[in-house]
Amino acid sequence: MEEEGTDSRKQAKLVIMELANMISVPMALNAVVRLNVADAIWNAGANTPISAAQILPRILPAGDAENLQRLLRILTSYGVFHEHIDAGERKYSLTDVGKTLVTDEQGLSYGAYVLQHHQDALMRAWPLVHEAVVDPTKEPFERANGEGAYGYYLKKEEMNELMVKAMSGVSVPFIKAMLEGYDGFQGVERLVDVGGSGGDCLRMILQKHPTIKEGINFDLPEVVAKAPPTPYVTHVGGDMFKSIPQGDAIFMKWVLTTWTDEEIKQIMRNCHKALPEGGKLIACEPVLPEHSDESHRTRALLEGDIFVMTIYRAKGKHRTEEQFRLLAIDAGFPHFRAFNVDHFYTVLDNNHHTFCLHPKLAPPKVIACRRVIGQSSIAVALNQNDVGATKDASLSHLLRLTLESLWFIIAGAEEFVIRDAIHVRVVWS
Ligand SMILES: C[S@@+](CC[C@H](N)C(=O)[O-])C[C@H]1O[C@@H](n2cnc3c(N)ncnc32)[C@H](O)[C@@H]1O
Repeated sequence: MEEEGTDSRKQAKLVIMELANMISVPMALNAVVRLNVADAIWNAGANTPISAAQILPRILPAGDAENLQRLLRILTSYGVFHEHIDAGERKYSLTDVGKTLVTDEQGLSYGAYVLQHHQDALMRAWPLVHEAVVDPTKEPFERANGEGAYGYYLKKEEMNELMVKAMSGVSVPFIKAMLEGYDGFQGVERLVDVGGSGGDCLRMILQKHPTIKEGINFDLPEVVAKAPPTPYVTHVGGDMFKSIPQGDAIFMKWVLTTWTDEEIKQIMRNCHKALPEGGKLIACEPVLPEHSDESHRTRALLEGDIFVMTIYRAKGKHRTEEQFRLLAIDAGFPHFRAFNVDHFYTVLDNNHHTFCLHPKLAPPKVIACRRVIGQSSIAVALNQNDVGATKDASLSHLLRLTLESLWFIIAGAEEFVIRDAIHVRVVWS
């Protein structure tokens, strides 16, 4: 062991103190959300810096300004507020992070998500995280509360409402960004949103794509019972583990992650049954990077992974793109593409047609093909913006990265059919 007096040893002791006291950060965040501090600063006048003593009367009839300032200082250190020291007085404005807590014209913000994560029932589970290692058959939430999280929420109206509000607060800005960067809804006329909560995602997708004639918002009966009426959307209650309403595409956001591999396969197989030939499953999920670094993205995703393990399923998890690809292939979706339209969620586009080509696109032309060394398969590059999958998904990925054009890998085929009409003869190069 190094001498106590060395710089690296002093630094190490600081870091462990920081980690041991880290709970102060989310709890301070929870406190300022409960106290509506972000709205108070914003509404005081275009984010002009104000002191804790000036914020206090805007949020409470009476209270302790010094303690409020203590919360603002720690959260300044974590990038939620800017601190401005003016003639010895500390004043605070919102950073871009702090602005995510300001309530918008629809009554939404990330505040509900913060509150949802720190409710009593969830907090009771956290001291039991180690139990997920000892025995993963039961998640810490269930050990602490006697039943699984979704069942528990449904029995408590205020938890159910907060969950729906928290989902809307996070999902509405995500869907806005997704609709700018992903256009996989072309040709869809009936879209089913599985685990669609209050129906926000579907409402926004339908607004952007008026060619979708009908939306089905599918969730647990208790959840859809609270969903507001939405034009062209039918709310349907049910259980995705039993069956899923039919559509020519299925959308789901933040649904697969909370379940085990076997449960995901079951959900995906039920999606497969509900889709016609050529139908598509579009899943938006947090996707883990391969490397464990110190970036905000990696941390947000790894923290979410532990949240899922603690609250939903001890073997529910955030997965890598490769893990999702293999689950999709197993469930009958051999064609898998990932689109990074957001820093937290990735759009996973799964298709079970032999090839996923839009009818309006020009017929594909084989521009190259070759035998893949060591594989009983061939690789075919087409002039279309699409990619196929293979049992050896990493190979497909490799080809995708190394070649300008996108490739299909076809196990043992010499001839294949695209959209049932165009036969492309594959020749060995
Ligand atoms: C994390 S939330 C995501 C909500 C919404 N898709 C979003 O991103 O805003 C997961 C959703 O799955 C729903 N859910 C859980 N179990 C379900 C089941 N067995 N069948 C259908 N929906 C279910 C929950 O009620 C909840 O609305």
